Amino acid sequence: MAGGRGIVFEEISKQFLVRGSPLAVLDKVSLDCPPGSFTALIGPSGCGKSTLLKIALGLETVDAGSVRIGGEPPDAVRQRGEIGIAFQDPALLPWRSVSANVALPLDVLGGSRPEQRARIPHLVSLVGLSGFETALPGELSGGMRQRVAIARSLVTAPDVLLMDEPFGALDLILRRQMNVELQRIWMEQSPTTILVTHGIDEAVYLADRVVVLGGRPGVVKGIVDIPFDRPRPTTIFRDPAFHRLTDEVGALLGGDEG
Ligand SMILES: Nc1ncnc2c1ncn2[C@@H]1O[C@H](COP(=O)(O)OP(=O)(O)OP(=O)(O)O)[C@@H](O)[C@H]1O
Repeated sequence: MAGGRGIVFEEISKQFLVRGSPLAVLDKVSLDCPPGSFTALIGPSGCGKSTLLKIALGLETVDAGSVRIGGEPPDAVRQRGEIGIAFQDPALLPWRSVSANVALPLDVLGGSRPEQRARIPHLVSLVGLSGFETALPGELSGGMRQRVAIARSLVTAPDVLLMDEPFGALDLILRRQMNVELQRIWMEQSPTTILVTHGIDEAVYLADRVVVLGGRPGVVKGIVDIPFDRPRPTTIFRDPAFHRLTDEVGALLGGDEG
């Protein structure tokens, strides 16, 4: 199951053509995400974080370099439903119940195995939504909708989980609750995870290491290893060792992020 495949970015360079002029977005970005690891990607707006994630999904081409997931091109892995995806906009279908939204990737892929469908009640409970299986998205709060999106991203039991600011639209209290829940869910499934975030606390709390991207075009400015055992208690947010690490990430960001 999960945790079996790593993600390797090798010297990725990417530019876009913006109104006829080239815009260099990533410059020789290399990153090795070992199987079952949790990487947080942080950096100022526009440094190419989302672009790197789209490249890992096979949704964006590269000008130079390569990305491999367990040695394969990402397209093939994505098309088999082996990458879980959660973005800032939960993008639920309003006419489908919670359970039916969680099941969506299985319906899209077709030919899903019965044991995958059998996991849906467990996933709904894992994200704390037991009792809401038949509720429609319009009847849920923003945090609950985001939890449905997280459950949906896990329904294929993916080896790889790619998340782009999944809690960006939530207030700080809810966001912290979601961080705790994500840690619990991640510990159960341990997919190789990349989380794009603007939150230094969130990055240090959740990840094995925080990769700081910066510059235009974006390059890896530095990597901060996070040595804490899991599960990490929420009291860690007040721990001096935690603050030393957030300061280290902040210094690499050069005061660009908060
Ligand atoms: N399809 C596209 N066509 C042209 N330019 C693009 C395209 N996608 C992204 N860009 C540009 O590439 C740069 C990097 O964008 P990207 O979304 O990867 O940044 P980001 O680090 O994720 O930013 P943010 O933190 O604000 O989400 C930006 O200048 C953006 O305008």
